[in-house]
Amino acid sequence: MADSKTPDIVYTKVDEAPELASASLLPIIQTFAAAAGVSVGTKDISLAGRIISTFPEALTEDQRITDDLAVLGELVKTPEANVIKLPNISASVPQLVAAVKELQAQGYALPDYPYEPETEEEKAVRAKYDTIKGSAVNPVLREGNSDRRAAIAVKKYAQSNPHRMGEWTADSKTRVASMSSGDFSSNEVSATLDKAATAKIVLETAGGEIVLKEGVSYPEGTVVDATYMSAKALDAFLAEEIEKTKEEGVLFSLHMKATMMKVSDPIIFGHAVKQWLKPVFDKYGDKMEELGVDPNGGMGSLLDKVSGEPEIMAAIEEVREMRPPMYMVNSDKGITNLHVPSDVIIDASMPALIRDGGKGWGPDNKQHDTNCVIPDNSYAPVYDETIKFFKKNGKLDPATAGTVQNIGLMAQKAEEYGSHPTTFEIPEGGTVKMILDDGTVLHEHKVEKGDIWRSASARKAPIEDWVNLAIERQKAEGCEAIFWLDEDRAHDAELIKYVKPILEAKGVADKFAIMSPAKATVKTLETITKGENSIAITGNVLRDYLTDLFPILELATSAKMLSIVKLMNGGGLFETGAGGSAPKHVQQLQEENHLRWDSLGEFCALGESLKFLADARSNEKARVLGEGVDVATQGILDHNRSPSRKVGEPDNRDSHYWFARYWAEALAAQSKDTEIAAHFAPIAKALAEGEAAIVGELAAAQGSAADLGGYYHTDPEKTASVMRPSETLNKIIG
Ligand SMILES: NC(=O)C1=CN([C@@H]2O[C@H](COP(=O)(O)OP(=O)(O)OC[C@H]3O[C@@H](n4cnc5c(N)ncnc54)[C@H](OP(=O)(O)O)[C@@H]3O)[C@@H](O)[C@H]2O)C=CC1
Ligand SMILES: O=C(O)CCC(=O)C(=O)O
Ligand SMILES: [Mg+2]
Repeated sequence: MADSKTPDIVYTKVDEAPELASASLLPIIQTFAAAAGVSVGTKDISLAGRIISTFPEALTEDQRITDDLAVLGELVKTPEANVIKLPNISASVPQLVAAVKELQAQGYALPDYPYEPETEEEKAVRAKYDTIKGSAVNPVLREGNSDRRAAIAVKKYAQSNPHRMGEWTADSKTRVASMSSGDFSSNEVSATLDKAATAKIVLETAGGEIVLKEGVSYPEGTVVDATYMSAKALDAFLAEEIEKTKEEGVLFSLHMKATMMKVSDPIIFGHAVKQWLKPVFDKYGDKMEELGVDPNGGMGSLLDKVSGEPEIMAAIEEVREMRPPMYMVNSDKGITNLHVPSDVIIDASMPALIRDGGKGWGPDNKQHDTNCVIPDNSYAPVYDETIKFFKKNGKLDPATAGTVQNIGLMAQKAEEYGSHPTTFEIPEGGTVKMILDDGTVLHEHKVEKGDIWRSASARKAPIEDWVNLAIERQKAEGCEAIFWLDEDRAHDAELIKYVKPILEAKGVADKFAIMSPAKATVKTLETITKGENSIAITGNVLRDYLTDLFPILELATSAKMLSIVKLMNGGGLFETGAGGSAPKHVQQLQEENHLRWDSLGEFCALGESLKFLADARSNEKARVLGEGVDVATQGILDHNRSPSRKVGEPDNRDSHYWFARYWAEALAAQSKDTEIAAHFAPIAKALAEGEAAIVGELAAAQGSAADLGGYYHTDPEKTASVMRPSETLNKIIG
């Protein structure tokens, strides 16, 4: 049971742009929901909140806060759960360290992040910080599988207002490079457990056995994989691609998911930093280690650490001159792809590059063809095929393209995204064995020092739930539906053993195809090019990748997606959009007080959450409110009330005014509930009469720098005054 203090709807407190948007939108939601007796409260899952709640012993009584993530982690396992989840930061080490510094400066006596913990105390601090790092929130809350799609109104809007797409030409030199051997894809083995088991993972070396992990327990029917990436193969591949990029005269770029793959991918990123600066590491490696350089943290912190060493700085400059130009995150500020591991995140970065006709930004602040290096070949073929498709057929036309929905296997830390506790950088050569409690050696690999070994798993109940969710969705849509599974891949072959019998038992096998990700990509692109729709039924990683890729091509952004997590124990988790927390938007707000964040994802999630509440609690007033949200969202689209990108034009705050107004008007106009209609009629009237004043007050706020009192831990009052600058609107909302 949820505790008695849990509000009817939990709206998460997060970071960056969506949190700023909440400062304006949440008061509107709370006021409106109260009219249906629905309470909307917050739980703090922000990076700063997570840090503060993890170190109570270091803080004063009034600085301490509860561990809301733990509370939510329990709530999502109950049928009462109704959570609106906004995107939060999945912190890389540089982001975590920056957040700790900011909090320390605000008077929080937090321990420094120990880069190389030595004492027991430092190790304990580091272990605590490690729980906050990377994608530490989503896997806890996602106790269900994923259903992401564009609402019909949103798709129709995109078709009648198509966004600009970059041109694709047959002679584009943009391509995807990925490893042909020695990677996770080539080394994967997989097995389904016929009984519950507990495993230990050991490394047998010449000097004896090293226990990497013990007591990993799996229920019966779990699909357990193991694989590794060879460090030598990775280095050879990176060195070769750096050279090839130079010969081809394109930009070098590296795309990975250091946030969700928080153990493996920062290490791979570190290999890229070391290969890029190889001559420098060869000559000054020991000195740099003494200076505390951590290549996995990126070039930004590396440069900071060596800035007082003119010889090393000169060597770095020399290497830069012989390297190809690099793909830039911000060419004005000299921030490259290798600056921090969290700037270029594959799910968003690859689609944006593809939308722009295969062009990335170079150091000269111009767009160029790009070599997109994606070391592991498991999912790289999706981008490779997409790029080849557009080179051959030209860009997609958003005015006529059909849509791709996604049903993603996600629950209970499914697959690679749940693998960080069982991922290891191998300390010395030997054999890794995964041994079950009955003595069975489930998997084994010969490995060398530095290889990255990992085991991922997917449980039976979530797999079955996922297949059933796919069947329901296909029935509702009646369109093409493809399981993106490769019968020649070890893990996928095990999943197919679950999928086929369920489809057959339900008599729907003829409605579904099963295709490798490469083939499914081509088929799906052909389908949407014809204006037809497709459902991509995928594992967890492709859930993430495809729910940015197709929305970014079809709608320009994944922020407008409907993103529902049907919790396996009956509750509802409504994610807002399919994208992230848009750091660039915060920068713009701080510089010129314009927030271009689009809250359409929040609007879509709110409508679903209220209707879910109506069903779960038989609250018909909540249904009326939810239906009103749908009308308001339609109004935002019909009247082009979404935020503009440029200062001086309507922004996020204006869109919230219009949302409130359309919502109030819809509630006043409906006849299902006369009490609600009577309550909202004067509010609708006041909002309409106040239009000129409100729009004027919002416009007047823009143009100069805005002070939020922090970045990771903003000052609530300062934020409210920035985000709610219209006195007229504030009076009406109360
Ligand atoms: N569910 C979650 O909790 C997720 C969290 N993240 C986290 O978010 C952070 C940033 O990730 P990143 O990969 O850069 O992806 P983002 O989705 O935050 O940003 C990519 C770009 O997408 C556009 N965009 C995204 N959301 C909106 C919106 N609501 N309105 C308008 N435009 C939008 C912006 O483009 P433009 O700049 O052109 O306006 C933005 O710069 C990271 O810390 C990451 O870990 C990422 C994905 C999901
Ligand atoms: O949890 C994260 O770090 C990112 C999640 C994400 O990108 C997604 O779910 O689409
Ligand atoms: Mg994503």
